Amino acid sequence: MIRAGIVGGTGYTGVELLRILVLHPQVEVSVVTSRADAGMRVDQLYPSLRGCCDVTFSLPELDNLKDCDVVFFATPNGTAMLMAEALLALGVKVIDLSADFRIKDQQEWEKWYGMQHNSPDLIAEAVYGLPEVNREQIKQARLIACPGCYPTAVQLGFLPLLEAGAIDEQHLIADVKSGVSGAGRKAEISSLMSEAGESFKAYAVSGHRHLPEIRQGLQNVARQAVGLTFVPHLTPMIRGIHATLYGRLNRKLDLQRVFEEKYREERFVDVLPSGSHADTRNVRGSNRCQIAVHQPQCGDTVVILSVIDNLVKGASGQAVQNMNLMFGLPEYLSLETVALYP
Ligand SMILES: NC(=O)C1=CN([C@@H]2O[C@H](COP(=O)(O)OP(=O)(O)OC[C@H]3O[C@@H](n4cnc5c(N)ncnc54)[C@H](OP(=O)(O)O)[C@@H]3O)[C@@H](O)[C@H]2O)C=CC1
Ligand SMILES: CC(=O)N[C@@H](CCC(=O)OP(=O)(O)O)C(=O)O
Repeated sequence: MIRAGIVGGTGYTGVELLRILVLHPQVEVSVVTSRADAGMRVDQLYPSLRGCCDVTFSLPELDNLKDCDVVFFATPNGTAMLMAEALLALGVKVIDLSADFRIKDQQEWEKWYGMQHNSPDLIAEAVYGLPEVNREQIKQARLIACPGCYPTAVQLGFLPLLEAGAIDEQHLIADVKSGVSGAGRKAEISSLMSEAGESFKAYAVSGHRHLPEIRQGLQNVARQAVGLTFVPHLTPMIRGIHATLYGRLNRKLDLQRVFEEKYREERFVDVLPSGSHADTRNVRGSNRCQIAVHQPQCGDTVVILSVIDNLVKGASGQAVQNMNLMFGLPEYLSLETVALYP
């Protein structure tokens, strides 16, 4: 059995990791940390886990984590980079759900995240954990930087067309909506029902920290600089990301076929039939990304609709997908859940 530790087990991605890992046939969740709730049983805070998680929250200290085979960091940015090196030195694999190791350019990371990087030597080693792009490197990795939720939905939507060289890579537009769980479980006025409910707004139009991450991923595939306008929005739903992506086609091609061929072998990317409209509720609770491709009025603009559950394919499900690959297990173990409906 793989002994797994979760640092930050009380947050939304932490409890989502628990939901997936307690049913994983090859994993024993041995350590779950919380500073605020250390000493409390996990199933006391989350009664949904009664009968399947006999663990008490402990403090996020090296001594508590050193016997794990893998440690997931479901913590705010700037936390994993403080402990990753010591864990790796002990032979513990690290899967970081935060942004600490996602961006290869250290200065760019420091600019967007507003802090100094504490572990710059590990940035180059970290493998960006988008299995549909980096599967082979993930299998060999000790340290995984899981993609952000917005970046997962946007990259999976644009990749087939960039790979095919079929769109003007200088003028990509990503108009993306997120549910409020994307902001985490911590108390914040903007996440209150009376603030976020019955309302809909864009934010960070002048620049969101996922912009450099998405650009880096798209550039790696396009093999040249890309121009991207990314506008995130907050919608009054709990889970879900809906990305509406726009690009200018540079030639005629069978779009549906390009997407179907690209993702034919991918268990967690589902290209919907031509003419479909992707809907976040059809991926809620599942590790799937569903994609629909449109070419309105047969013009030269392609519109791609890409939906995920931000807490599953956008975070914890993708993290477990990475773990399965790192440990040589079938990629889909414990991830074959069908979406909750309605
Ligand atoms: N929510 C989402 O949809 C997504 C989130 N992510 C990323 O995943 C990470 C976790 O997000 P989320 O679950 O939403 O966050 P939450 O705010 O819901 O939870 C954060 C968790 O981290 C713990 N924590 C906070 N500070 C520290 C610290 N300094 N050291 C150790 N533990 C700490 C908290 O517990 P305690 O304070 O008790 O220790 C808590 O358990 C973030 O980096 C986020 O950006 C990525 C993709 C999607
Ligand atoms: C709705 C909402 O607030 N979403 C978050 C992003 C989600 C996320 O977790 O981003 P990282 O993993 O990169 O930190 C935000 O815009 O800050």
